[in-house]
Amino acid sequence: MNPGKLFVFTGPSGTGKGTILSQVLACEPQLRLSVSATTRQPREGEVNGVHYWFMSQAEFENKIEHDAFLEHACYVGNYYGTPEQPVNDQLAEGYDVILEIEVQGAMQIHKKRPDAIMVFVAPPSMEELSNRLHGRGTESSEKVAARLAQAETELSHQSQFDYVIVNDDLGEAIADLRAILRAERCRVVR
Ligand SMILES: Nc1nc2c(ncn2[C@@H]2O[C@H](COP(=O)(O)OP(=O)(O)O)[C@@H](O)[C@H]2O)c(=O)[nH]1
Ligand SMILES: Nc1ncnc2c1ncn2[C@@H]1O[C@H](COP(=O)(O)OP(=O)(O)O)[C@@H](O)[C@H]1O
Repeated sequence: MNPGKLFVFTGPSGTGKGTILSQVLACEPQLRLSVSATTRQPREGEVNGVHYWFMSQAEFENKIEHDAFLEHACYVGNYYGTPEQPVNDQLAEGYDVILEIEVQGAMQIHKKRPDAIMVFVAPPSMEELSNRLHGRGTESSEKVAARLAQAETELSHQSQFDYVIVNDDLGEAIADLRAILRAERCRVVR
């Protein structure tokens, strides 16, 4: 059996990564989402082991010491990281795996796994990004401001990615990601 392909899906907080992915995952049975670990507090409705593995800072740092993460980063005051073993297991089983992560982690993957396919999701404008983050209502105004500041830095990295999807019309963005998956599955490895 051929191993699956590794996809990295990055973009500023509030740009629509989760919204796009939930719809794409529902119609792509060969694609698996990696469940990240984080030290941030769970939001209402978030389930441990489904949305994230929620853990304390001490637990997270212990896992860093034991080299349990494929990548990890500090983002707006919290740790986020990709547990390595489940990703390797699913790839070996032939599934494609997608990591929904921020830019610092994406760059670590690019170095460590140069064959990973790098996809960046950009908002149509900073104004629309701000509207989406405020509209989602999951963070305080202060935290939204910190995420928007981080977004400026993240947007400056988009030229380092293989693909950029502008999430203006949601249906188009979903079709774009599915087209990328489809094309990459047909790519000839030389
Ligand atoms: N480096 C890294 N970033 C992650 C990981 N999991 C999630 N993130 C990113 O961390 C940022 C904050 O995530 P979160 O607090 O859930 O906010 P949201 O993505 O805007 O809903 C987002 O850009 C996520 O894509 C991970 O395992 N590693
Ligand atoms: N194309 C779109 N047009 C308008 N609103 C969108 C679009 N895509 C996502 N949203 C909304 O923007 C907010 C942030 O989306 P989300 O998927 O949580 O972003 P991310 O996972 O990148 O942080 C959500 O309220 C979502 O419903």
